[in-house]
Amino acid sequence: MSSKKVFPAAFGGTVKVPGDKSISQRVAMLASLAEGTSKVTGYLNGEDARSTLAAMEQMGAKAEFRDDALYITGVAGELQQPDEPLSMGNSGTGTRLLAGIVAGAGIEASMVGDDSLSSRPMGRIRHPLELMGARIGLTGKRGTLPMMICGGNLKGTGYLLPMASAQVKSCVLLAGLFAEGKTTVVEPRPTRDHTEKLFQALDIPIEINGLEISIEGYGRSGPRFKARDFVVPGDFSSAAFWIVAAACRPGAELLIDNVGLNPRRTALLDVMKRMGADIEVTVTEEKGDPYGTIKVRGAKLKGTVIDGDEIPNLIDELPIISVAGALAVGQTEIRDAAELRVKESDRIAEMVKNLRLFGVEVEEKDDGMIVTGPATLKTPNVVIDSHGDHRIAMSMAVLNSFSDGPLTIDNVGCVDTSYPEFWQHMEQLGGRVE
Ligand SMILES: O=C(O)C1=C[C@@H](OP(=O)(O)O)[C@@H](O)[C@H](O)C1
Ligand SMILES: C=C(OP(=O)(O)O)C(=O)O
Repeated sequence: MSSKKVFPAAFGGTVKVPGDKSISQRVAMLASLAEGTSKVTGYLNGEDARSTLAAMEQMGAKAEFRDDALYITGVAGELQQPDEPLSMGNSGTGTRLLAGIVAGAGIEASMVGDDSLSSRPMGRIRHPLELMGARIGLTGKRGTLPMMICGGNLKGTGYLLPMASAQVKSCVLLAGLFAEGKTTVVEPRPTRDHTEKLFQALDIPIEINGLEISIEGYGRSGPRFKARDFVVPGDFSSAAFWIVAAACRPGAELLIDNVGLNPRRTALLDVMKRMGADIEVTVTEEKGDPYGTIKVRGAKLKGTVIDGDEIPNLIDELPIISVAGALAVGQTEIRDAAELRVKESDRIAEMVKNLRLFGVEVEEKDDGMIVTGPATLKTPNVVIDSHGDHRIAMSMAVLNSFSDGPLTIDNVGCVDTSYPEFWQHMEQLGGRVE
């Protein structure tokens, strides 16, 4: 098991984070379904994006990395049945979105994952896919992987999402590509819309009316759309660690280059501004999924409330936001975020436990937590375990930069799922890592 020792440090300078994980995986799936070859620049070289791409190759797509770009040649709507189970590693996004495609494609496939992924709920995609006519077997203990999918001949449906989840929304829309007739999903709150934006870029017939999204299916012969070139911007969720690290330190200055700025992903910036940080955003590309630069100047922050519609638009940033809460003056309250309990780990329980080890006052709630700051952080004399959750590992590394001694974090291999360059970037920005 790999570990890292991180030391207190002030971070500053310029950083370019690796490609967006959500967009990379969607591009891998859609380029693999297209007719022709797509050139993809900025594809994330992380484990989640690699396992999704490998699964598409198992079903007939061809992928090649050449001259800093990824070239994907698609199957023109006709996926091949894989000989082996699709090995989805740690990726909830890969598993849930691909389940929609496999169910639509009329092939049989099984999906397996690592221990963390094998504990995450999959009933949430089984239900709508079965309504559309697929058969889904979940042979794990409680509606979990391994999953067996037997699809084909899907019928369009109307589906009211029981939770705000871009993964479930995208799963249904991707299955809807192959269905007879129209598929409509209605979201309880707006979630990231990368799937919709990519459908639009590929001229796939999609209609968006507020929280209601419809797609006219291509039917059992499978979707027909042409390959195109894609540019994947840097991952805002990876940038979030440096944004918080700089925002919480008065005098710190940090610039993040070429990072995704989709408004359904960047609610952290609103939170940081409300807490008192000085943040300047420059959009350099507005079309499709926008991107640009973010400049952060640190300040003494004050607590805030984060709940309601804001939650899905910063869901993966909540562990690092709880770190900001520990450093800010007063209470930071996170509510309506029960979904955090079914991520790569129970992120509420893990962050509450870890913050308390550093002497932070924090109250656990079913759907979030209340953190009272500012804490004088004391590095505990214990090793912290990430429990296989990349966002917990990176949040703890940033938290310890504000503390008083070195911290060892165990089980940090998971960081490679989304941000393999994280430790190197930490050193580049002034940190010390052993
Ligand atoms: O659609 C996506 O790419 C994602 C959606 C979110 O999950 P949920 O849909 O489960 O909220 C998020 O937490 C995950 O990291 C990526
Ligand atoms: C929850 C996450 O990813 P996924 O659901 O794709 O495993 C994440 O990256 O924080």
